[in-house]
Amino acid sequence: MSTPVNLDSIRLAPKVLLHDHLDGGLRPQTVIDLAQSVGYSELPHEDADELGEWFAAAADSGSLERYLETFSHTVAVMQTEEALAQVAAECVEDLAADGVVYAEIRYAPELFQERGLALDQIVQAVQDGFRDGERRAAAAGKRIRIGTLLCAMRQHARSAEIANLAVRYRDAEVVGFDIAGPEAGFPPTRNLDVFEYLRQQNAHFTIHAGEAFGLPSIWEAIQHCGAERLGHGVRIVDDIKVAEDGMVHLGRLASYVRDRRIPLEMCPSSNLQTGAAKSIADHPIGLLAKLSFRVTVNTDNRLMSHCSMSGEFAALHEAFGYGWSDMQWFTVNAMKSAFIGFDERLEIINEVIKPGYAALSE
Ligand SMILES: O=c1[nH]cnc2c1ncn2[C@H]1C[C@H](O)[C@@H](CO)O1
Ligand SMILES: [Zn+2]
Repeated sequence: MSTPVNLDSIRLAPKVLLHDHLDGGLRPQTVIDLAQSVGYSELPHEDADELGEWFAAAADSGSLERYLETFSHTVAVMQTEEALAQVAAECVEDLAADGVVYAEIRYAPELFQERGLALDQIVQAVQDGFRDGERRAAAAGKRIRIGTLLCAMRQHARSAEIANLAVRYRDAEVVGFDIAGPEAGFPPTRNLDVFEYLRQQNAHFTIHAGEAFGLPSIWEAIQHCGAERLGHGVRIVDDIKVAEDGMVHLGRLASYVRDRRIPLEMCPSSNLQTGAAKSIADHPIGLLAKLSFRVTVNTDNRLMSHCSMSGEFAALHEAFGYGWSDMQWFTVNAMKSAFIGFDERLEIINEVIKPGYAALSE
C-alpha cells in the first residue's frame, strides 16, 4: 500500500533543489551567534524564534526590492572565512535532514568583501564548508551532493570578474553562474559580453528572470543571453491564454520555452512574498505542470520564506493534490536540469530518486 502523503513522509522522499541562496538560508540562531562574534549590532531581535519570524514577516512585503532588503542582516554576518564555512556546512546538514539528495546552492561572492576577503578566499571557504557538510550528512546516514552557482548582482558591475571566478573553480564543484538582485531597471542584456564569454567557455548559467518583471525579461534572458534555465520564470504564464472552454493557446515565447524544455526554477512561497503570485493554489506552477513545461520546485530563501523543500511539496500536495508520481516527476525534472554531467545525473535518477519514490508508492 502506498505511504500516505504528509510532511513527514515527504521528508523521506529524495528531493532535488536547483535554486537556493546561501545567504537566504541561515539558521536564525546562527545569525545571532555570528552577529555576536563579528560585532554586528543591527539585528532586530536577539531571540532565534523572534528573529526567524521577523525575517519571514519583513520579507512578506509584496515587492522584490523590499524582500531583498532583509539580506543586509545575513550578508553582514557572513564576512569571515569561518562564518562562510559554518553557514555552508549547516546549509548542507539542513538540506540533507530534509531529504534533499542533490542541491545547487548559489551566492554572490562580491557581497562578502566588506572586511577585506579576496574573492578566492570566499569561494574556497564556502567550498570547504560544503564538503564538510557533505561529510557530516554522510556520518548521519544521509547522502547529499552540492554543486555551487556563483551569482553576480545585477546592480553592480562585477559580472565579468564573477563569471571568470566560476570558470576557474569549475573543477572544484562550482557548476555554474547566475545573475540575481533587483530586476526592474537592470535587464540581463547589460551583461551580454559575460554570457558570450561563458558560452565560449562551455560553462553553464541560469538567470533570474520573469519574477518581478514580465515576458521581455524572459525573452532577453533566453534569446539574447542564452540562459539554459530560468530563475523563477513564473511570468511565462503571461504568454498563455486559457479560454473559457478550457482551450489553451501558447504564444511563441511560451511555446519556445516548452518545446526546448527550458527548466523553470519555480519557488512558490518566495513568489507569494514578492507578489508574483497570490496563493499557492493560484500559483502558475499548477498550469505549467499540467502543460508539461519543464517545471522544478525550489525554496529560493529558506530563512526569508520560512520554507523547506518538503514544506513546498506539502503545500503543492494540499493545493493541487499532487501525489508521489507527481513529486517524482518534479524531482526527475530538476535532476535532468542540473549543471553536473549527464552520467552523474542519470546515476542519481536511477540509483536514488526512482528507488526512493518506488519505496513510498509501493
Ligand atoms: O528571488 C530572488 N530574486 C532576485 N535576487 C534574489 C532573490 N533571492 C535572493 N536574491 C539575491 C539576494 C542575495 O544577496 C543574492 C545572492 O544570493 O541574491
Ligand atoms: Zn533566487
